[in-house]
Amino acid sequence: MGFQRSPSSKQKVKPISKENNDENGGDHSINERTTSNPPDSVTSDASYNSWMMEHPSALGSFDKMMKAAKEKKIAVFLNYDGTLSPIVDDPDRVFMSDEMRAAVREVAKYFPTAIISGRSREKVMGFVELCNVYYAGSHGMDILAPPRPVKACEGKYHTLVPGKKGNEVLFQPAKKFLPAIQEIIKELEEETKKIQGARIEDNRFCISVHFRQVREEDYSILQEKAKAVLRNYPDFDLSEGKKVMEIRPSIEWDKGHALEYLLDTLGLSNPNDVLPLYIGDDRTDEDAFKVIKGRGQGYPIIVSSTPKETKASYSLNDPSEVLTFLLRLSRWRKSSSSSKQLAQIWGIGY
Ligand SMILES: O=P(O)(O)OC[C@H]1O[C@H](O[C@H]2O[C@H](CO)[C@@H](O)[C@H](O)[C@H]2O)[C@H](O)[C@@H](O)[C@@H]1O
Repeated sequence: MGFQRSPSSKQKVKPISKENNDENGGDHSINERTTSNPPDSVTSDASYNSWMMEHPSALGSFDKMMKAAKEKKIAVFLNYDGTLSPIVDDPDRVFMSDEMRAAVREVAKYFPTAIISGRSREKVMGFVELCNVYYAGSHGMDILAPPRPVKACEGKYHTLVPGKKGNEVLFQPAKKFLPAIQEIIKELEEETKKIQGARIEDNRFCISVHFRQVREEDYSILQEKAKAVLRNYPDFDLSEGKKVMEIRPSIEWDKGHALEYLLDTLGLSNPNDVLPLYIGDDRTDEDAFKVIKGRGQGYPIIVSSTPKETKASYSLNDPSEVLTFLLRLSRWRKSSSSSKQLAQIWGIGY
């Protein structure tokens, strides 16, 4: 049994234009909002305000959120790019600030914490450099987690590896696609080498085709080239992120499945008892927001400074607000019970 993605859940890629590919997934940037003509700015301020009513600030709602969490276990899931680090031009020069790293380390002392990213697991581990968090790379297709009883259908995707806290399990449901992924990367590099600024990123079980540094008039050429390469690889899907096209094996596995998998392996699958808190900024994070919504308990939080279609219940403006939120979260836990008690509850000894 595999994880074949149903055709209906495949995402369609619209032609790339500035409008559907800016930082905020197609909405006006904050600068456009503040510098546009009065009527436009009034309209967009009004739409921002009404969006904020539907997705209130997680900082403003913090006390209310934590009141509901008092008797529950919180598990924290964090996306990387655009959440723990700001979006920058060069995808290889994305660094997490020391302050952010310290805040995540502190949160992970009190709550089981995982980073879920579209990057390769190794790369995101290299950026985050923390050993008290779990990592899921390649949009959740590469998870390093504690071992758990394996369901028969999943057995073939597991590899037992020695870890710092004993054995850990690598869960990699897209392993069989690795040779094809390498072929696609080669073809994409060849086909796009003449497009100035285009960049192919190997994310191990998926591929990113970046166009942040491509001239706008070349966007559609790049998109056509990527689509043409993929015509020979029907088992792969193309979707859009922030000035990036993401190519993934078409299996039924995304960040939402990764969140469920991690909750399960951490013994936190009971929705009545556990509140998953997921902070993310991109379209692929919506799969995790959807899972949390489906559980009926938990906090899906979107990072966005402009209104956008989302399943998240709360919002944070940018990574600096994420930092403030994480600091408040660990401070809240520290003040509500002693760390020693919590370490005993979670069986963690940091
Ligand atoms: O799931 P994520 O951790 O959010 O990864 C999604 C993509 O993030 C990276 O690209 C984005 O950030 C870059 C650096 O700020 C930026 O240059 C790029 O335009 C953004 O799309 C990463 O490089 C991609 O591989 C991930 O798919």
